[in-house]
Amino acid sequence: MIAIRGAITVDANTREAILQETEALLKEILERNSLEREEIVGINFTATRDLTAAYPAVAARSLGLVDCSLMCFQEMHVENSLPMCIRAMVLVERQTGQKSAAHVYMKEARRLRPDLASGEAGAGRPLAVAIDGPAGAGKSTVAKGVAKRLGIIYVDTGAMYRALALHCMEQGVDLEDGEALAKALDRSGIRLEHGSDGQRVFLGERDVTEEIRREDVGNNASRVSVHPDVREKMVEMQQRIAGSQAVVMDGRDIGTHVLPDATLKVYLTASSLVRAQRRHLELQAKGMERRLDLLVEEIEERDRRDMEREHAPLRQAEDAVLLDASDLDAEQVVERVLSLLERVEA
Ligand SMILES: Nc1ncnc2c1ncn2[C@@H]1O[C@H](COP(=O)(O)OP(=O)(O)O)[C@@H](O)[C@H]1O
Ligand SMILES: Nc1ccn([C@H]2C[C@H](O)[C@@H](COP(=O)(O)OP(=O)(O)O)O2)c(=O)n1
Repeated sequence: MIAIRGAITVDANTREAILQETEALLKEILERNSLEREEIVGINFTATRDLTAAYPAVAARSLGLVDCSLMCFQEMHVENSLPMCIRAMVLVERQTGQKSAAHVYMKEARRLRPDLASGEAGAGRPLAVAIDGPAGAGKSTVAKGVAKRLGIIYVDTGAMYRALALHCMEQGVDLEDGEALAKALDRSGIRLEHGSDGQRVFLGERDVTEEIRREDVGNNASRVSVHPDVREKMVEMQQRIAGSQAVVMDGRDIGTHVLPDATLKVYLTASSLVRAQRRHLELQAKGMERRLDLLVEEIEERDRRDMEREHAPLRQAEDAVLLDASDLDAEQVVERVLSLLERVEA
């Protein structure tokens, strides 16, 4: 069982305002924690004594939360405390541990927990830059550049899914069987090492940093990454890495799931043609010719799979900055990210 906290303020003591803001708060809690409605056991709401026009629980029922138990209380009144505030504690049947809970504080209630409110550089929390986006947008190039300029480590989460794909391909594990893949992940010994030459990826004692870059491994990484059991374990490993040190992390779900409280979130994209052209050049440099139109098709197929999967699909986090790099070179994108970071840290 985990308990997820949230709070939001209301502009007026009216039924409409209370229900509207409660609904916004609950939607954000559901979204940020990827909650299925059936997982919720109960929700306790409190409202400050100045809110009397409606029960917040009504908003939960209208969101389809019909099976869980709901209670509304009046918040204990403390002198000079935040007025017009609705608080919620959502009890969830999950074995993922309390640390996996993403608490949500919105509007004026962000002041209650500046260490948790998304978008604010968390007090005492290591710096975290999250870069998400589709294949070939330039995430790893830019993340590496930013990490180098900041003197912190770069964590390529795609490499972890690639390493799992390689391990399973070699061990003959069925790539459609989520349970078998999760077991294989436990046995795989996937490990990241961060040295002066960047990230190196290991399966046990074997360094697979170069091998996982193969095209077939990349496509199979996209296939293994659709399974929730696999993602849950990967996210835990990634959160552990970012919990103790400053990171630039790139992937598909960093801003939305892995680091919901990242200091800065960037959603980096470029048109599928530009991304295919980059891939074309990359392959040419390795002496391999591929038809551009086929590369466009492959990239669009991968986008579809990453964006349409049920669990933690690729999408822009609400508080992420959209950066379209179609007409920017890599150095320009690094500069943009650094200046965005300066702004959020100011
Ligand atoms: N802004 C950019 N302009 C031109 N080429 C870029 C840019 N960013 C990355 N590249 C090149 O595009 C290719 C794919 O970039 P990469 O960082 O591997 O993308 P991703 O990690 O998003 O899949 C690489 O060959 C890289 O050198
Ligand atoms: N955080 C992540 C990182 C990668 N994945 C999946 C989706 C991608 O298709 C594969 C491979 O990721 P990777 O970033 O190495 O792929 P590209 O370099 O962008 O081609 O893994 C993911 O689901 N979540």
